[in-house]
Amino acid sequence: MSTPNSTISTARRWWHRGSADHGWLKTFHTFSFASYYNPQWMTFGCLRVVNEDRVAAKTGFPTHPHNNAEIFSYIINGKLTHKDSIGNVETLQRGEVQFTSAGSGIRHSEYNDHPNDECHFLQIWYTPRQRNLPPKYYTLPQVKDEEKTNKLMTLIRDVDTFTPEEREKTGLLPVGRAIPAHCSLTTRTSILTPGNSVKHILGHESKQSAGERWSFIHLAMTSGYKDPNALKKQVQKDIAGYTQHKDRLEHAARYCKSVYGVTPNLTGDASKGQVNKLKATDPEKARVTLTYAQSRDGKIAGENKKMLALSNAESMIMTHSLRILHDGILVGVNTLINDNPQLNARLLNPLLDGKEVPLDALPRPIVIDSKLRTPLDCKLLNNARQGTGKKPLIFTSANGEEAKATALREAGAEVVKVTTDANGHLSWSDLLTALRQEHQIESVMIEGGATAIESLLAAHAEQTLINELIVTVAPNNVGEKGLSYRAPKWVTKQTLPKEKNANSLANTNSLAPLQCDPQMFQSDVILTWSQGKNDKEEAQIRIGDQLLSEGDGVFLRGGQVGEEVEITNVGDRNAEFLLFDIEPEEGDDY
Ligand SMILES: NC(=O)C1=CN([C@@H]2O[C@H](COP(=O)(O)OP(=O)(O)OC[C@H]3O[C@@H](n4cnc5c(N)ncnc54)[C@H](O)[C@@H]3O)[C@@H](O)[C@H]2O)C=CC1
Ligand SMILES: Nc1nc(O)c(N)c(N[C@@H]2O[C@H](COP(=O)(O)O)[C@@H](O)[C@H]2O)n1
Repeated sequence: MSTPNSTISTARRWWHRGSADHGWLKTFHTFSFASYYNPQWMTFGCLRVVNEDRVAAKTGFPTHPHNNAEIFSYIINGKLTHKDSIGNVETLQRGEVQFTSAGSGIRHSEYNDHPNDECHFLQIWYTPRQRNLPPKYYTLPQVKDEEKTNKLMTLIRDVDTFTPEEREKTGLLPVGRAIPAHCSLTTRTSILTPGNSVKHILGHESKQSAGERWSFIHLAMTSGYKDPNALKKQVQKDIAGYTQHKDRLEHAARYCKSVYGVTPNLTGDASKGQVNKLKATDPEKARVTLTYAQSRDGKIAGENKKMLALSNAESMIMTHSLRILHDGILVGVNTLINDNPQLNARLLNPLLDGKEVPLDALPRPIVIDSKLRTPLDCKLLNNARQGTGKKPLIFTSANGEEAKATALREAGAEVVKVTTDANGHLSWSDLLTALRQEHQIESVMIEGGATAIESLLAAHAEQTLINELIVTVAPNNVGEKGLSYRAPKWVTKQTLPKEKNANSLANTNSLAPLQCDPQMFQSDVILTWSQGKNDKEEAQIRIGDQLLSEGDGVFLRGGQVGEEVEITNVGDRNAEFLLFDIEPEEGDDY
């Protein structure tokens, strides 16, 4: 369990925060600050400011006043010189924390004296419960990365949890001593290495013994500055759409990279073995992307299962790009009979070098066909015979259908018998194992139809089988007669209008929404969920069902003192974060 059951989590995405680039200062604001004002984001309990700043060399914040705020700087990189009106002058570096309780009033400056390097730091403000306290200044001795690696280190806690002698000590604190703050808030930090987790107990080192406790976790942007304006421009272009085929290919490739960390081959010269394919993440089973297109009202086909062109031209190119990343592509036999699909990547042609997608890059078609109803003249078999598609693999439970199996084999298919349960359902787990172990399929893209989607999502509730779920949501409604599918709540709450959410499968085993960057393909929205273990160029952590990328934060409410919050590094890079554990105050409403 990574967050308490009662937890309500709200992500604060990096691109959605207030931000400014003043040249000398690049800054992000979690809450309203300076010229960024959004009444939705004002405070979280006594947490008032969470800014992530990069100050250029030889610049800084000139002397300015503060009062009735507790302010601290957590240095990530570079150096920052602090000077104040109570006589403190100090240059801070990575691993150091400086805390000012401004009380009745101080003036200070923060300056980056370095000739070349920028200073990257987090600046946090709390609102103290008492006003006009005497101003105080504290510094933590430098903490080496190792001391907070894969464990939580408390930096700051409520002054009421300190002894009277400890409260008197200001300036440089003894090693291991946290800083006292005049609010019921504990601040902790950690650097998580890939694959590792830490658990925080709500109310840790606080005076609060029972009741609700909030927390906010912010993942620092340690892999470099992410430019929100560049992203905004990109999203505007993505929404406007691309007219050139080359631009559409590149957009699709960017999307694939953002999901898998792998770019599909967009030239035709990659020979066998050089084609970029997704590797299995489990030694036993094929890796799975479940993907389909639906209307806004949750339909994947029209009346009488009529195939509909739901995706627009650009998201279709994205779908074909996904196809060439996978070794196999699977559909249920009704889809085959109904749509007579080719399941190839023809929409990518011509590729960037003018060539066509080579046969080696195409996924192998896989059909689940319990009663061997695959038509002998379907396009999949025709393509295989003509050498423009790979040999289809048909999984069946049909008994006594030897003549049909032989005919299909003669028509160019490989027919494999599998066992099914009393309802005629095959085991997805066994199928994925067979694909990996017996057919060298490391990755499979499952497109539908409704029966296949529903049964796979239901099986995933019991055992993690799906690595990525990618749903293209078209902006139109199909109406009640269209073909729908049932899905668990973690899917329907994002794919269906609110009033239709009720019709969802129970599901305990979810994937995390991968919504770190908005993905628009003109008028289509692409929703992506992932196990999150992808080769990303930045750190990623998972907290409950939230996946955070660098610069993102998550607000958690509804947990109780003593309950556990687990933070897991699901990426390939070290993840450095701050955690704020807060007592909600009377009347706090968020
Ligand atoms: N919008 C989209 O992205 C897509 C839409 N579709 C639509 O879906 C419709 C077809 O959907 P359905 O009728 O639900 O059929 P389906 O395509 O899921 O095929 C059902 C058949 O596949 C086999 N099958 C599927 N799951 C099985 C399981 N777990 N165990 C054993 N056998 C299994 C059985 O033979 C079953 O009769 C078509 O209208 C098609 O256009 C299909 C794929 C994608
Ligand atoms: N991504 C997507 N968007 C739509 O609007 C669709 N109708 C589908 N359908 C799937 O694609 C198959 C057709 O494939 P080919 O074009 O013949 O290669 C169809 O059978 C569905 O699986 N997908």
